[in-house]
Amino acid sequence: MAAPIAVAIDAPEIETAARWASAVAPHVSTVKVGLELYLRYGPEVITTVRGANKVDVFLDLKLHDIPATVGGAARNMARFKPSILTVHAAGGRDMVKAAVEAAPQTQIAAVTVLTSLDEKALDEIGLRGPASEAARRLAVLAVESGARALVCSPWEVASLRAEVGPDITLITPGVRPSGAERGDQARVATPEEAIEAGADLLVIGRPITRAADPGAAAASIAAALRRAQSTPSA
Ligand SMILES: O=C(O)c1cc(=O)[nH]c(=O)n1[C@@H]1O[C@H](COP(=O)(O)O)[C@@H](O)[C@H]1O
Repeated sequence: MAAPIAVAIDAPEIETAARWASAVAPHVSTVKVGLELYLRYGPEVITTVRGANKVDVFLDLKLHDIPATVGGAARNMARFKPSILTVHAAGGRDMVKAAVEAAPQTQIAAVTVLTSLDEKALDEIGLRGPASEAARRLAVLAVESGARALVCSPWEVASLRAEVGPDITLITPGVRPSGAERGDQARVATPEEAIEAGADLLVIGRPITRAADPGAAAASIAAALRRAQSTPSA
């Protein structure tokens, strides 16, 4: 079975994205298209990445606007049948609800607190922390508004799981195999730690796409996850 990984194919060019998608597709469940590619190529990038690959396409546009605008955008994006579409929970109850109602066949995932933000950054933007508490508040708001999936850092997975229960899909970026560069991510953990904490889907970009052989990097993380999942936790 393909590993529960969404590879973030954040590339400047569609040709590179297509190459990365075919290299990783045999090993992972999902490929994630984000703003870098979508803003340049539009829906064409979804078709290209899907291509002959047996993978779900996760469309990460992090919509954040008034409810009517987000509802309209989600309705338009649902036509391309992404498995997941992201919105910012911080857009508020009515905005999340508008997205959920406009795209009933798509899983709307509400982003809680970006994994690139640390406590100092939260303080600067005026979001009452700590990050774990802000993520909890936004998660509850999003689920009460109809979202069935949440995006959070691996640090918050266990507490959000306890808060929202087993039926909500928890998606975690900020995943770094040990020794990998953290880059602009602040709240990070290894793939094994994220899965053991209870994440359903790990978003991993640069540790895979910037490896000399992205296919081999995806296969190796997928194997590590299988080992972690088959080892009973202490
Ligand atoms: O919604 C996301 O996917 C997302 C939310 C978040 O809080 N942090 C975050 O990094 N992401 C996305 O996850 C991916 C992480 O990529 P890497 O840092 O290269 O592994 C990027 O495509 C980000 O846009």
